[in-house]
Amino acid sequence: MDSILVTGNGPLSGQIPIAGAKNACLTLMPATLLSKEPLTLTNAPRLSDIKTMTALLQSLGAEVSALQDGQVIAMSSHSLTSHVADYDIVRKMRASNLVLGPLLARFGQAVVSLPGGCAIGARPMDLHVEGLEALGAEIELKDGYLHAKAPGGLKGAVHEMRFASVGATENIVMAATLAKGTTVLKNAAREPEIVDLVECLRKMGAQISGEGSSTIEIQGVDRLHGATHQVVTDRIELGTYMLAPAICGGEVELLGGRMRLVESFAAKLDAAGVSVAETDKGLKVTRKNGRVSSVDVVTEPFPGFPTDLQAQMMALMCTAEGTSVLEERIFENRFMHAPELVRMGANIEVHGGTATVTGVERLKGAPVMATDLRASVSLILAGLAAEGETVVSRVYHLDRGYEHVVRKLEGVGAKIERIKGQ
Ligand SMILES: CC(=O)N[C@H]1[C@@H](OP(=O)(O)OP(=O)(O)OC[C@H]2O[C@@H](n3ccc(=O)[nH]c3=O)[C@H](O)[C@@H]2O)O[C@H](CO)[C@@H](O)[C@@H]1O
Ligand SMILES: C=C(OP(=O)(O)O)C(=O)O
Repeated sequence: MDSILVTGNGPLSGQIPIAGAKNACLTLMPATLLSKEPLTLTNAPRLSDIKTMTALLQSLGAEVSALQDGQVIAMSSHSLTSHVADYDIVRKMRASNLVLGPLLARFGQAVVSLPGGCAIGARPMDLHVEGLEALGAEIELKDGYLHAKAPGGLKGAVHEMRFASVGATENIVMAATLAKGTTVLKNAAREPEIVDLVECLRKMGAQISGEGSSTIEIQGVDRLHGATHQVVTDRIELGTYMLAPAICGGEVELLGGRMRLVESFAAKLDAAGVSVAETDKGLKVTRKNGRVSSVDVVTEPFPGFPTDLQAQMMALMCTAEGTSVLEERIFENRFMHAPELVRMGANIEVHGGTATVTGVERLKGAPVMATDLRASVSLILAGLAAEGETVVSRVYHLDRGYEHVVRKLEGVGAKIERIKGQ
C-alpha cells in the first residue's frame, strides 16, 4: 500500500488547478441511465471513485469510455442489460446508491445493494426510500439489497424530506424526470452539485425548476435525450487547497475557484486571518499576519460550512492562536483524524459531536494513518506545516477524491512525495 511523505517546508506560492467535482460527477454519471442517447461529461476528475462508478455502469450494460486522459467521460445507455447493482461494486462507494432512482425510472425496477463508503456514520437509505415510495415505488430490503419496483410506472407527488439529504435529493430528482405528472420536492438539498445535476438533466430535456432552493419542482417527460455537460468545479478540493497557504503562509491562486462555491468557508478563513480574493482565473489566498486565530465551526448543509472540509479546517486550527470548537452536525463519526493529529502534537479533545482544539505553536512530523478521504488530506495539510517528516499511510482513501495531489502541492513549493508499496 502506498504512503505519502510530507516534509514541513515553509510558505507556498504559485497556482493550483482545481478539478471537476467528484460529488457532481458521481451523480451526473448515473444520469446516463435515464436516456438511450449518449451523455458526455467534460472536466471530469481523474479519481478511483470515477473508475468505480464506471465499473458499476458497465455492469448494468452501459458503454463508458474515458477520453482525453480521463477528463472526458463518454457514456451510452442505449442497451442496458441489467437492473441489478451488485454488492461487490456498490460496497466500495456510497455514491453507488445513485443508480437506484435512474434504474427505477428507466426499467420500472431496480435491485441495488446497500452501499458502502467512508465509515463516517451509519448513513442509512431511508430518506431515499421514502422519496421514491412517494413517487409510487414499492421497495423492500432483502438479503442486503433494496428491491424496488414501480409496475405502473412512477407518478409525480408532493414530498417533503425529513432532512435535506444530498443523495436522496439526487435520486428523487432523477427518478421524477421520467415520472407521470409533477413532483414537488420540499426540504431538498441545495448543494452546488445538485444545481449541476439539474443543469445537465435540463440539457437532456428534463423540465425542472427551483434547484439551489429548498423546493424543486419536476414536470415528468416521456423521454430524455443526449447531452454534453461540463462538471462544476470541486468546491471541496478548492477549499482543501485554500487551506495550504493558510497553514503554511505564502500566496496561492486556485484556478477555477469561485467564491459562490465556498462562501461560508471563506468567511471562516477571513475571521481566522486569511484573505480570499476572487481573481479572473480563480481565488487567491494569503495569510494576513503571522499566526491564524481560532474560529468556531459548525457543519451544516449548504450554504453552511461543509462537513467535507471539517477535517481540513481542524488541521488549520491545530496551530491557530487560541481555542476553537468544531461541531460536526452531519455525520456522527467524523473525527477519526483527531487522534492522528494528536500524534503530531495537536491538542484536541473530542466529546461526542464536538472537538475542542487548542492551538500549539508548531506540529511535529509523525507516522499517521489515513482513516477516510478528508481525514487523509487533513493529515497532509498538517504535515506541510509540521517540523520534520510526516508519513501518511493508507492513501487509497486519498485517491478516491484528490487527483495528482503530489504534483499539485509540489507545484506550489511543498516537499511531498508518494512512496510506493508501504
Ligand atoms: C457522493 C456524495 O455526494 N457525497 C456527499 C454527500 O453524501 P450523502 O449524499 O451520502 O449525504 P447525505 O446528505 O445523504 O447525508 C447527510 C446525513 O443524512 C443522513 N441520511 C442520509 C440519507 C438517508 O436516507 N438517511 C439519513 O439518515 C446521513 O446518515 C447523514 O448523517 O453529501 C454529504 C453531506 O454534504 C457529503 O459529506 C458527501 O461527500
Ligand atoms: C464523504 C465523502 O464521500 P462519500 O459520500 O462518497 O463517502 C466525501 O467526499 O468526503
